[in-house]
Amino acid sequence: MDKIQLKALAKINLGLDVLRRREDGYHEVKMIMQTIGLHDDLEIRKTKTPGIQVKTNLYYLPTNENNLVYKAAKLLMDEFQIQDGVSIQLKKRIPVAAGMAGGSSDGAAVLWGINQMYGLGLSMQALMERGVRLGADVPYCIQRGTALAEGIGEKLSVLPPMPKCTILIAKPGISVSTKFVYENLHANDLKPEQHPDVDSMIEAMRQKDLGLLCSRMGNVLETVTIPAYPVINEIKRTMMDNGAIGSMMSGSGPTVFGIFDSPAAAKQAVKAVRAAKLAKQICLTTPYNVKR
Ligand SMILES: C[C@](O)(CO)[C@H](O)COP(=O)(O)OP(=O)(O)OC[C@H]1O[C@@H](n2ccc(N)nc2=O)[C@H](O)[C@@H]1O
Ligand SMILES: Nc1ncnc2c1ncn2[C@@H]1O[C@H](COP(=O)(O)OP(=O)(O)OP(=O)(O)O)[C@@H](O)[C@H]1O
Repeated sequence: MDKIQLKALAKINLGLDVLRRREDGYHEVKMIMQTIGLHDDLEIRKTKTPGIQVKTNLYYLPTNENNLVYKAAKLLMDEFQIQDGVSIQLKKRIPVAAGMAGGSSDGAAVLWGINQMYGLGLSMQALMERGVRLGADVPYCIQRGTALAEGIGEKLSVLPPMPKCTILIAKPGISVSTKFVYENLHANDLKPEQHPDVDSMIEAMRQKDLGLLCSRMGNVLETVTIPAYPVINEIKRTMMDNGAIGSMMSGSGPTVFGIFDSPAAAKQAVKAVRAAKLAKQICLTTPYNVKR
């Protein structure tokens, strides 16, 4: 196999709680992750010239070792002493620095792709163990689907698939650093009522009750990102005023998602969010469920 084409899917966090800050600065989390249809496109090709070449449609993204696709390719090529070169073409669609694991999913796709192309024979578990070295969200981006993520995000349990719905994604024209948000959370000083009830969300997922699930959604990182960027609340409000069953910030933000029970309802809300001029990137998508 000389080339492979891959889709790197984005995620949203339906629930995000932070339990405590660890000594090493990382945080112990309890999150409900959901893969969505929105994706980047990647193509990996073998080249005669050694080394890793990255090309992307976004001029401001790094194409050197700071790009997660580069890091992912290097990790496996070093370990398995792959002498060929590879060229990676990355077409970004997932908003950048948005709380949607765009870079992590690109890195996950490259780990998966190199494993296939070179017949390395690594299991999904073995890829996930390597993935966590690239970022806390990478193992989940390899597993995909609906999952409970614990530890720093790498301890994963499969959950029942999210009920059918339409998801509206809206990212305001600001970028948020994940590091900034975690550093400003002061996780060990949170009041009990600031923690979302992730267990009751899991119960709602088991009951396949979309309304109940939406009513229980919560993201503790909103306590940091929303005061810094109040536009997030305005987008949430616009979605709720225009038919969303639930609306929340994804990950560390600033992307807001809204859950709708029909494509028609979601399309109405798209018009309202556009008219309010609150978001730079807007798209409609659906949950992506993995057949297991
Ligand atoms: C906000 C989420 O996207 C929710 O899914 C993730 O928790 C972040 O995952 P990620 O971007 O893959 O995280 P990394 O690239 O490993 O780390 C980015 C920054 O977030 C902080 N970080 C990340 C994950 C975690 N459990 N605790 C943290 O404190 C790290 O200290 C680091 O400064
Ligand atoms: N393949 C990539 N795609 C996007 N950004 C990348 C990539 N590789 C490295 N980066 C760098 O990482 C930064 C954050 O990227 P990303 O879009 O993954 O953030 P995020 O959506 O906040 O991720 P998460 O939800 O995992 O916190 C960008 O500012 C960019 O410079």
